[in-house]
Amino acid sequence: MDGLGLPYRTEAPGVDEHVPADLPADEAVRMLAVRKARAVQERHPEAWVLGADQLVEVGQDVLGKPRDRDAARTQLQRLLGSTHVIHTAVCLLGPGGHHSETVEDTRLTFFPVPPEELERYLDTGEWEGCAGSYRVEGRGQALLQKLEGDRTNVQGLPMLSVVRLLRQAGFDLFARP
Ligand SMILES: Nc1nc2c(ncn2[C@@H]2O[C@H](COP(=O)(O)OP(=O)(O)OP(=O)(O)O)[C@@H](O)[C@H]2O)c(=O)[nH]1
Repeated sequence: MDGLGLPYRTEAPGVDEHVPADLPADEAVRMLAVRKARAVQERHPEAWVLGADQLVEVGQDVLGKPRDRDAARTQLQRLLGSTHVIHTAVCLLGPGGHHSETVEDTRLTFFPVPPEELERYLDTGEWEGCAGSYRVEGRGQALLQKLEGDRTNVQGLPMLSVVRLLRQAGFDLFARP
Protein backbone atom coordinates (compact mmCIF):
# COMPACT_ATOMS: atom_id res chain seq x y z
CA MET A 1 0.00 0.00 0.00
CA ASP A 2 2.95 2.37 0.65
CA GLY A 3 4.11 1.78 -2.90
CA LEU A 4 0.67 2.67 -4.23
CA GLY A 5 1.01 6.14 -2.73
CA LEU A 6 -2.53 6.29 -1.35
CA PRO A 7 -2.80 7.68 2.19
CA TYR A 8 -4.15 4.96 4.47
CA ARG A 9 -4.36 3.90 8.08
CA THR A 10 -4.46 0.36 9.47
CA GLU A 11 -6.83 -0.71 12.20
CA ALA A 12 -7.26 -4.09 13.82
CA PRO A 13 -10.86 -5.21 13.20
CA GLY A 14 -11.04 -7.14 16.48
CA VAL A 15 -13.46 -9.76 15.17
CA ASP A 16 -13.94 -13.41 16.04
CA GLU A 17 -12.21 -15.28 13.20
CA HIS A 18 -13.95 -18.59 13.70
CA VAL A 19 -15.71 -19.93 10.61
CA PRO A 20 -17.52 -23.26 10.04
CA ALA A 21 -14.85 -26.00 9.98
CA ASP A 22 -16.19 -27.51 6.75
CA LEU A 23 -16.12 -24.22 4.86
CA PRO A 24 -13.86 -24.35 1.78
CA ALA A 25 -10.77 -22.12 2.17
CA ASP A 26 -11.83 -19.62 -0.51
CA GLU A 27 -15.23 -19.16 1.13
CA ALA A 28 -13.66 -18.89 4.60
CA VAL A 29 -11.29 -16.08 3.58
CA ARG A 30 -14.11 -14.28 1.78
CA MET A 31 -16.34 -14.48 4.89
CA LEU A 32 -13.53 -13.19 7.12
CA ALA A 33 -12.46 -10.36 4.82
CA VAL A 34 -16.06 -9.09 4.76
CA ARG A 35 -16.43 -9.56 8.54
CA LYS A 36 -13.22 -7.58 9.18
CA ALA A 37 -14.12 -4.77 6.76
CA ARG A 38 -17.64 -4.41 8.19
CA ALA A 39 -16.31 -4.23 11.76
CA VAL A 40 -14.01 -1.32 10.88
CA GLN A 41 -16.64 0.39 8.72
CA GLU A 42 -19.06 0.41 11.67
CA ARG A 43 -16.51 2.52 13.52
CA HIS A 44 -15.76 4.72 10.49
CA PRO A 45 -18.93 4.92 8.36
CA GLU A 46 -17.55 7.62 6.04
CA ALA A 47 -14.30 5.83 5.33
CA TRP A 48 -13.23 3.49 2.53
CA VAL A 49 -12.31 0.24 4.24
CA LEU A 50 -10.29 -2.65 2.81
CA GLY A 51 -10.50 -5.94 4.69
CA ALA A 52 -8.45 -9.03 3.86
CA ASP A 53 -7.85 -12.58 4.99
CA GLN A 54 -5.52 -15.33 3.84
CA LEU A 55 -5.36 -19.11 4.08
CA VAL A 56 -3.15 -21.78 2.51
CA GLU A 57 -4.77 -24.84 0.96
CA VAL A 58 -2.78 -28.01 0.28
CA GLY A 59 -4.72 -31.11 -0.69
CA GLN A 60 -7.56 -31.40 1.83
CA ASP A 61 -5.68 -29.34 4.44
CA VAL A 62 -6.19 -25.65 5.19
CA LEU A 63 -3.27 -23.90 6.95
CA GLY A 64 -3.32 -20.68 8.91
CA LYS A 65 -0.48 -19.15 10.91
CA PRO A 66 1.56 -21.69 12.93
CA ARG A 67 1.39 -21.22 16.69
CA ASP A 68 4.98 -22.42 17.29
CA ARG A 69 8.06 -23.93 15.62
CA ASP A 70 6.72 -27.48 15.79
CA ALA A 71 3.50 -26.40 14.06
CA ALA A 72 5.60 -24.56 11.46
CA ARG A 73 7.66 -27.73 10.84
CA THR A 74 4.49 -29.75 10.32
CA GLN A 75 3.15 -27.16 7.87
CA LEU A 76 6.36 -27.03 5.87
CA GLN A 77 6.64 -30.82 5.78
CA ARG A 78 3.19 -30.75 4.17
CA LEU A 79 4.20 -28.09 1.62
CA LEU A 80 7.71 -29.18 0.62
CA GLY A 81 7.75 -31.27 -2.57
CA SER A 82 4.14 -30.40 -3.40
CA THR A 83 1.91 -27.66 -4.83
CA HIS A 84 -0.36 -25.52 -2.69
CA VAL A 85 -2.68 -22.55 -3.22
CA ILE A 86 -2.72 -19.29 -1.28
CA HIS A 87 -6.23 -17.83 -1.13
CA THR A 88 -6.54 -14.18 -0.16
CA ALA A 89 -9.90 -12.43 -0.08
CA VAL A 90 -10.15 -8.65 -0.16
CA CYS A 91 -13.33 -6.69 0.50
CA LEU A 92 -13.67 -2.97 -0.24
CA LEU A 93 -16.47 -1.10 1.53
CA GLY A 94 -17.21 2.58 1.02
CA PRO A 95 -19.74 5.36 1.60
CA GLY A 96 -23.10 5.02 -0.14
CA GLY A 97 -23.15 1.26 0.33
CA HIS A 98 -20.20 0.40 -1.92
CA HIS A 99 -19.29 -3.26 -1.50
CA SER A 100 -16.87 -5.10 -3.76
CA GLU A 101 -14.87 -8.21 -3.02
CA THR A 102 -12.72 -10.80 -4.70
CA VAL A 103 -10.49 -13.78 -3.92
CA GLU A 104 -6.99 -13.99 -5.41
CA ASP A 105 -5.39 -17.45 -5.75
CA THR A 106 -1.67 -18.02 -6.24
CA ARG A 107 -0.27 -21.54 -6.83
CA LEU A 108 3.17 -22.36 -5.45
CA THR A 109 5.31 -25.47 -5.87
CA PHE A 110 8.12 -26.10 -3.36
CA PHE A 111 11.24 -28.16 -3.81
CA PRO A 112 11.52 -31.26 -1.64
CA VAL A 113 14.32 -30.55 0.85
CA PRO A 114 16.02 -32.79 3.46
CA PRO A 115 15.03 -32.45 7.14
CA GLU A 116 18.31 -30.69 8.02
CA GLU A 117 17.59 -27.93 5.45
CA LEU A 118 14.07 -27.58 6.85
CA GLU A 119 15.49 -27.10 10.34
CA ARG A 120 17.87 -24.42 9.05
CA TYR A 121 14.95 -22.66 7.41
CA LEU A 122 12.98 -22.81 10.67
CA ASP A 123 16.00 -21.20 12.39
CA THR A 124 15.39 -18.06 10.28
CA GLY A 125 12.13 -17.47 12.15
CA GLU A 126 10.38 -16.53 8.90
CA TRP A 127 7.58 -18.91 9.86
CA GLU A 128 6.30 -16.53 12.51
CA GLY A 129 3.09 -14.69 11.55
CA CYS A 130 2.78 -16.29 8.13
CA ALA A 131 0.13 -18.72 6.96
CA GLY A 132 2.09 -21.71 5.61
CA SER A 133 5.20 -20.84 7.70
CA TYR A 134 7.30 -19.20 4.99
CA ARG A 135 8.09 -15.79 3.52
CA VAL A 136 8.52 -15.84 -0.21
CA GLU A 137 10.38 -12.51 -0.21
CA GLY A 138 12.96 -13.79 2.26
CA ARG A 139 14.99 -16.99 2.60
CA GLY A 140 11.77 -18.82 1.74
CA GLN A 141 12.39 -18.07 -1.95
CA ALA A 142 15.07 -20.81 -1.79
CA LEU A 143 12.22 -23.31 -1.36
CA LEU A 144 10.24 -22.02 -4.32
CA GLN A 145 10.31 -24.11 -7.49
CA LYS A 146 7.34 -22.47 -9.31
CA LEU A 147 4.85 -19.64 -8.74
CA GLU A 148 1.70 -19.10 -10.82
CA GLY A 149 -0.28 -15.93 -10.19
CA ASP A 150 0.17 -12.67 -8.29
CA ARG A 151 3.39 -12.77 -6.27
CA THR A 152 2.24 -9.90 -4.02
CA ASN A 153 -0.64 -12.14 -2.98
CA VAL A 154 1.88 -14.47 -1.36
CA GLN A 155 3.15 -11.57 0.74
CA GLY A 156 -0.23 -10.87 2.27
CA LEU A 157 -2.10 -8.42 0.04
CA PRO A 158 -2.91 -9.19 -3.61
CA MET A 159 -2.14 -5.87 -5.22
CA LEU A 160 -3.53 -6.83 -8.64
CA SER A 161 -6.92 -7.36 -6.97
CA VAL A 162 -6.58 -4.33 -4.68
CA VAL A 163 -5.80 -1.99 -7.61
CA ARG A 164 -8.69 -3.44 -9.68
CA LEU A 165 -11.20 -2.92 -6.83
CA LEU A 166 -9.92 0.61 -6.18
CA ARG A 167 -10.10 1.58 -9.86
CA GLN A 168 -13.59 0.04 -10.19
CA ALA A 169 -14.64 2.13 -7.17
CA GLY A 170 -13.45 5.27 -8.95
CA PHE A 171 -10.19 5.95 -7.14
CA ASP A 172 -7.73 8.24 -8.97
CA LEU A 173 -4.43 6.45 -8.25
CA PHE A 174 -2.40 9.34 -9.64
CA ALA A 175 -4.28 12.19 -7.97
CA ARG A 176 -2.24 15.36 -7.48
CA PRO A 177 -1.17 15.53 -3.78
N1 LIG B 1 5.45 -13.34 2.95
C1 LIG B 1 4.84 -12.50 3.81
N2 LIG B 1 3.56 -12.72 4.15
C2 LIG B 1 2.99 -11.84 5.01
C3 LIG B 1 3.66 -10.72 5.53
N3 LIG B 1 2.80 -10.05 6.34
C4 LIG B 1 1.64 -10.72 6.30
N4 LIG B 1 1.75 -11.80 5.50
C5 LIG B 1 0.74 -12.77 5.17
O1 LIG B 1 -0.53 -12.18 5.22
C6 LIG B 1 -1.38 -12.88 6.13
C7 LIG B 1 -2.14 -11.88 6.97
O2 LIG B 1 -1.18 -11.07 7.58
P1 LIG B 1 -1.53 -10.22 8.86
O3 LIG B 1 -0.72 -8.97 8.78
O4 LIG B 1 -1.39 -11.08 10.04
O5 LIG B 1 -3.05 -9.81 8.61
P2 LIG B 1 -4.23 -10.04 9.58
O6 LIG B 1 -5.46 -9.84 8.77
O7 LIG B 1 -4.03 -9.23 10.81
O8 LIG B 1 -4.16 -11.56 10.00
P3 LIG B 1 -5.25 -12.31 10.88
O9 LIG B 1 -5.78 -11.31 11.88
O10 LIG B 1 -4.48 -13.42 11.50
O11 LIG B 1 -6.29 -12.78 9.92
C8 LIG B 1 -0.49 -13.70 7.01
O12 LIG B 1 -1.11 -14.95 7.28
C9 LIG B 1 0.75 -13.89 6.15
O13 LIG B 1 0.64 -15.11 5.44
C10 LIG B 1 5.02 -10.52 5.14
O14 LIG B 1 5.70 -9.57 5.54
N5 LIG B 1 5.55 -11.44 4.28
